[in-house]
Order: sequence, then structure tokens, then C-alpha cells
Amino acid sequence: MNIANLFQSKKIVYSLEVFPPKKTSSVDTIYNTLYGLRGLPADFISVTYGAGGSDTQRSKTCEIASLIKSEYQIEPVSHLTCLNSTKEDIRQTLDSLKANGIQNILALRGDKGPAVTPKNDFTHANELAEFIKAYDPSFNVLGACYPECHCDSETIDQDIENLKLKIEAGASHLITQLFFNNNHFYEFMDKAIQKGITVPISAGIMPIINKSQIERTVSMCGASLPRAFSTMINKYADDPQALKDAGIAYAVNQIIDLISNDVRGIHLYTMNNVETASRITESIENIIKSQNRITKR
Ligand SMILES: NC(=O)C1=CN([C@@H]2O[C@H](COP(=O)(O)OP(=O)(O)OC[C@H]3O[C@@H](n4cnc5c(N)ncnc54)[C@H](O)[C@@H]3O)[C@@H](O)[C@H]2O)C=CC1
Ligand SMILES: Nc1nc(=O)c2c([nH]1)NC[C@@H]1CN(c3ccc(C(=O)N[C@@H](CCC(=O)O)C(=O)O)cc3)CN21
Repeated sequence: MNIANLFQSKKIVYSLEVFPPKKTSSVDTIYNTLYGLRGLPADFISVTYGAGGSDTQRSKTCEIASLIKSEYQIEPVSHLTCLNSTKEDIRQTLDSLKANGIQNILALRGDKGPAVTPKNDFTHANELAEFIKAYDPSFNVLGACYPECHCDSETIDQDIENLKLKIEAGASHLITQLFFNNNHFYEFMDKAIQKGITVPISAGIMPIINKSQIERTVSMCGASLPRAFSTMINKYADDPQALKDAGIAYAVNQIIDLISNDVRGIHLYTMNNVETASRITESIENIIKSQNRITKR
């Protein structure tokens, strides 16, 4: 199924994201995660590919996406990065995605870092989007976007101009970088619409439930921390159970505000944490259902 069609039939599209285990972990961990997530009302589940430039098992992305489809009958989205791939590598990956019935691909440049050696066949995500569409137009391509501007861009206007290239190359739907201040998202949406972007945009939400996540996430994703968020984290920093409750509540409040403001897509970065994803989903399930009872037009 082409997941862009979901936006024709539903008001709110709700999705989850998981990552393959690191090279040092057993692959069983992700099977347990997916088993734990079964039954949550996700319209699609995306699977990262070398997330954060880290040492996750890239070869597992296709296998995990395939399992999501066959075992759980949920539509998968496979992430694909291009910075350290040759065109031939990408062709091979596309062939195996196709052979496994995976139609939706999040086309990404990929994080730069010591674990990544650029191959110089691709430098930006729009080139990958174009390549995928030229190779097989039946793939549905998604792209990433940045409410607080990508760290490589000097201005948000320039970043949005580059984003338009991704859409011209065939991206039918965007997922945002995580953010903790919904106003950044609303300002970004206004600018994107002003500049003629009409594809649906899912808001990426990451629950922060432990202190070690914060530093890593902020440096990797460039999200700013609002005062209310930092106050909360500092207050409960030494009590893991309390911090977890507070982090979940913060994410739930963000999502309720987004849905109340007619945002069409919510994408939850689960970080493979079943308890957190379940508690958040249960807290917003009725709100999503209530909006989806209202017809879009
Ligand atoms: N591995 C994964 O599963 C995920 C990775 N990410 C990461 O987010 C980061 C950004 O990825 P993308 O958004 O796909 O990169 P991108 O290539 O779209 O953009 C990266 C930077 O280059 C600029 N840019 C884009 N196209 C350009 C062009 N044609 N000419 C000149 N400048 C251009 C952008 O404005 C931005 O500053 C990466 O580090 C990516 O790996 C994000 C989500 C998931
Ligand atoms: N720049 C960037 N790269 C990404 O890969 C990425 C984004 N942004 N933004 C959206 C999501 C968030 N992603 C993330 C964020 C953090 C970790 C992370 O902290 N990974 C830990 C392992 C955590 C664990 O095992 O529980 C690591 O050490 O890699 C992974 C993926 C992937 N995506």
C-alpha cells in the first residue's frame, strides 16, 4: 500500500518508528519490540537505517520491515540513506525491498560521522529520491524536514528551498525532525505552505524518558529545549520512574496540542521502548479516533 493514500481517507495518520538492534545486540530484541507493539493502532511503522550514523545492522532494515508487513499486517516504511552508498548498492537494496513487497521508502542523506565513509554517488536526499523514482516509479518516496532548520543550512528559507527539491524529485509526504516546542512546528508549517509545499507533513515526537537520551538527542537532532521541558527534566532527573511519567506526559501534551491544531500526521519515535509507546498511544487513542470519525472534507 502506498501510505500517501492514507491521508486521503483519514484525518489523522498515526505512525511509529523503530530501529534495528546495534551490532552488539541480539536481533531478537527487535522481534520482542515488534511483538510488544502489536495491537497499537499504527497506520504505518518506519524502520531506521544506520540511524545517527551509528552501528546498527543496516542489512536488517529490509528484514524487519518485511516482518512488520507479513507478521503484523502493518504497512512498513523502510528508511534508506545514500551518503555512504554507491548507485549499485542502492539498486540492490531497492531490488530486495521490492522483492519483499516494501513500497514506501524514507529517502535520506544520512548522518555524517566516523562510521560513515561518503561514496560520492549521492550528496543530498533529493538525488536519492530522484534515483528511486527513476529506478521504479511504483515506490512511494517520503522525505525528512526540519522545523528548527537543518544544522547544515544557514537559513530556514534556504532549507525550505532545498526541501522543495526533494518534493520535486517525488517525495509525497514528509516526516519532521523531533522537536519539543510546538510553536517551532507551527511556524515551519506556515512558511512551508507560503512557499507552496502542499504534501502532508507528519510531526515527529520523541518522548524523553531518561537523562542520557537528552544530550545525544539534542546534539544529533538539533532540537532546542523549552524552559518548561528543562525544568521538568531537572526536577525529576534523579528519579527514573518520575522522569518517565513526566516525559510521557510531555509527549502526550505535545501530541494533543498538535491534533487540536489540525496537524494531519503524528510520528512517534518509539526508541524501541514498548512501555512508553503503549502508554502514549493509549493516552491519545480516543482523541485520534474522535478526529477520524469526522470526515476530512
Ligand atoms: N538514519 C535514519 O533513519 C534517519 C536519519 N536522519 C538524518 O537527518 C539528516 C538529514 O537528512 P536529509 O534530510 O535526508 O538530508 P538532506 O540532503 O535533505 O539535507 C541535508 C542538508 O543539505 C541541504 N540540502 C538538501 N538538498 C540540497 C541540495 N540539492 N543542494 C544543496 N543543499 C541541499 C539541506 O537544506 C540540509 O541543510 C541526516 O543526517 C539523516 O541521516 C533523519 C531521520 C532518520
Ligand atoms: N540526525 C538524525 N539522525 C537520525 O538517525 C534520526 C534523526 N536525526 N531524527 C529522527 C530519528 C531519531 N533517531 C534516533 C535518535 C536517537 C537514537 C539513539 O540514541 N540511539 C542509541 C541507541 C539507543 C538504544 O539502544 O536504546 C545509539 O547509541 O545509537 C537512535 C535513533 C533516528 N532519527
